[in-house]
Amino acid sequence: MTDKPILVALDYDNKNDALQLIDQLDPEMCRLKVGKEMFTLFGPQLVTDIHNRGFELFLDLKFHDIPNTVAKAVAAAAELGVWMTNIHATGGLAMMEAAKRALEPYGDKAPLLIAVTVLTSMSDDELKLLGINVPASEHVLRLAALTKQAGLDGVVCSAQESALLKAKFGQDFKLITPGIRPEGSDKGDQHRVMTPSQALTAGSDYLVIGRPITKAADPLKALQAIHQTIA
Ligand SMILES: O=C(O)c1cc(=O)[nH]c(=O)n1[C@@H]1O[C@H](COP(=O)(O)O)[C@@H](O)[C@H]1O
Repeated sequence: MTDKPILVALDYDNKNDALQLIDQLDPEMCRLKVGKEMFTLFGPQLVTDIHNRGFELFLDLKFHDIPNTVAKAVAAAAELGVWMTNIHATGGLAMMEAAKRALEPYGDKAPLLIAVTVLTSMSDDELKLLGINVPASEHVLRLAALTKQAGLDGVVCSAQESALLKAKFGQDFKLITPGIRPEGSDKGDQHRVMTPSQALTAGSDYLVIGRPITKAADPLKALQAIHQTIA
């Protein structure tokens, strides 16, 4: 199992609430994820605040634009010193290659660069509405192959695809899986879900977990309980 597989998704509209949770957490137990809501509200200062507390950070801004724009955005993420960042695989091969090239000057200080395949909130029926008439797993496989070809470090997918992707692309190709729901917890807007232990058994390297922790009456207890199920 990957060292520290849990990535806590900090989806808060209030910085103090987020910092209050962070201050109860141990950087030895988890890494943190900041996404579009918090980065739009609080900007790079939040990244600095989190780094100053000793946590590694996944900056989840899912860039999707022309190659030049995405390359510059990814380099800006690298300047912030984040541990991982992501782009959309549907931006295409040239976009992903440009993003990868933009990180070359950062050497071993470059963040891990990950491509989102099919969002975990999407079902096969929703894909059909986009004109994609294959099961989600097949589309994920296609986009993951393109991601591998572009030389990225791995993909965001659902844990339901982890076994397939690990078998196909090998141990070094990292699988980051949101849509993680401990037994009995509310799915919310997620469709392709798995429990933490099922996800790790299936081959996920990192588990992105938000509401099951952040919306729990006692978030620290919820994180510890999840940790115990995978220890
Ligand atoms: O890139 C992501 O992190 C991501 C990709 C994806 O396909 N699905 C997905 O839910 N996410 C993120 O993972 C987190 C999941 O949060 P919860 O559903 O609250 O556990 C959110 O911050 C999403 O933005």
